Amino acid sequence: MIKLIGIEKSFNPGKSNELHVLKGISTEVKDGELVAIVGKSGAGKSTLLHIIACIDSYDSGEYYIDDLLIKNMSEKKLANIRNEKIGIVMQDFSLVEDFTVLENIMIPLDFAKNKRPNAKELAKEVLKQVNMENFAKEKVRNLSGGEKQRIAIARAIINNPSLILADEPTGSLDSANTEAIMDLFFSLNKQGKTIIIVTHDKELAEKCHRIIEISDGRII
Ligand SMILES: Nc1ncnc2c1ncn2[C@@H]1O[C@H](COP(=O)(O)OP(=O)(O)OP(=O)(O)O)[C@@H](O)[C@H]1O
Repeated sequence: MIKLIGIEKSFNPGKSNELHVLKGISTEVKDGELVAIVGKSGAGKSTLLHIIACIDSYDSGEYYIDDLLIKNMSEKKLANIRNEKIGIVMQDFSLVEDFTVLENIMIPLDFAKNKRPNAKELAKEVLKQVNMENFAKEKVRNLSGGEKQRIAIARAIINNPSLILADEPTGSLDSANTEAIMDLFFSLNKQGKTIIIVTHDKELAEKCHRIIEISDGRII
């Protein structure tokens, strides 16, 4: 479960261009929930997701993952938490274009504390889950957007995280690919993963269990 209590975040604090982006965000997401975060451009959705992902810090409030307070932690500790508990999928895929599909998927395994002897087998297994088993040796740069997003999802789940976070994962995809990627998220959710998706797509948000709407840094 994740729990946010009164989360505040400003960029450029104390400067003339200070921007108070999150103004007291409090919510809980239970294990196994599928939640959409929606709101206008600039509302603070990505900022909130980055805090949940332990990529960005917050100024005040409290953020817990499974009763662990994520506050004032070293970058090393945060990296470990990300690696063990969280899978992240971005709109622009964030893949290494010159690496093969298999090499991309195996990147998180290199950072994992417990090295797996069967890394390649595991990567192939995960590729199967996203219906991309025939693309293992292909360079990522040769793939379509929909295929790249499948690979990004495969990379996000290879360490078997309980929490999957996605920032506009279908933002650059056509409607057929959007549906396929969403089906993949629904199936991961049915397997028990907690999933939080930032999206502009109303139709997609309505298929989630719950919608959190952010407006001007607050949940409405
Ligand atoms: N690193 C940063 N430094 C300064 N300002 C930032 C930074 N990151 C985001 N902002 C600003 O904070 C505000 C909220 O940004 P955020 O990306 O969270 O919005 P969003 O709701 O995700 O918008 P969008 O839907 O357009 O992606 C915006 O005005 C943005 O310009």
